[in-house]
Amino acid sequence: MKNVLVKNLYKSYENQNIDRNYVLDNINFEVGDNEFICILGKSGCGKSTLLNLLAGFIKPTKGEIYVSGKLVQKPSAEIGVVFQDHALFPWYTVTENIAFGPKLNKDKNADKIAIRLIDMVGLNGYEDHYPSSLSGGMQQRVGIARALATNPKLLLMDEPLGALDALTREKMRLELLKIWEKTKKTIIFITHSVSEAVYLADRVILLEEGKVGMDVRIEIERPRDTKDQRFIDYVQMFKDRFTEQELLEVSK
Ligand SMILES: Nc1ncnc2c1ncn2[C@@H]1O[C@H](COP(=O)(O)OP(=O)(O)OP(=O)(O)O)[C@@H](O)[C@H]1O
Repeated sequence: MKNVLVKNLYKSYENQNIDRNYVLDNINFEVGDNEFICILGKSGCGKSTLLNLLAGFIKPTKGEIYVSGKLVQKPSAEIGVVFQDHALFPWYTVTENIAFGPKLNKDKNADKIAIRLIDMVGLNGYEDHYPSSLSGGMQQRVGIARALATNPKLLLMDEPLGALDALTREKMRLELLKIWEKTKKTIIFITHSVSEAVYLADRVILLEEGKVGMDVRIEIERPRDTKDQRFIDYVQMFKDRFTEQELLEVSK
């Protein structure tokens, strides 16, 4: 089943300072139910713009986005978003942060949902902690649990692991795959790391100067071994699309 449809999508900003007409220039792709998609690209190629459009935070210049058959026109509880900087409420505990969305929806089971998600993301024992007393990795788990709490059909993630140290980042990749397998959500995950994209995704969509440069299915079973020759070949195939200077950014 198709979950996301992006059709003839264009975006330009009033004060954009780039030498192309559109920040996003005729983007087309579909995402199936339960698919894990990584959007890969160098800085400035339009990744965050695409995510903001998918989330309904901004409007396209031309074209349409459908999620579960519905035209995206504004943010909705059906689309969960996880940001790099967590955007947690500092004055709320872990439980209160996660229960916030369901409570807003007047869901009587809000606390039960929070307890179940705390268990799923492995934060048992931290229910009453405030975000400031948690590590970056733990805060990101809260961010993921909070985005899942309203049971969205689509989970959007904007460089969610970008602010973590290398070791925590690797651990969180594994955790994220486990959460995805348990919840069977459709995920669109933005990254500028080639190896992260090849490690996580069913399909990698490479954005180049506001266009879809490549749309490639990663045919390696999980868990993936970064030393597997097939893994190395996929990584090389994407890296070949970047200049020496750009490689410094996408190799992280
Ligand atoms: N609100 C805005 N007004 C004007 N120009 C913008 C605005 N938002 C983004 N842009 C421009 O659009 C282009 C794409 O930006 P975007 O943030 O989508 O790229 P990105 O691939 O996410 O980059 P990064 O990885 O650095 O975050 C950039 O040239 C940026 O300067």
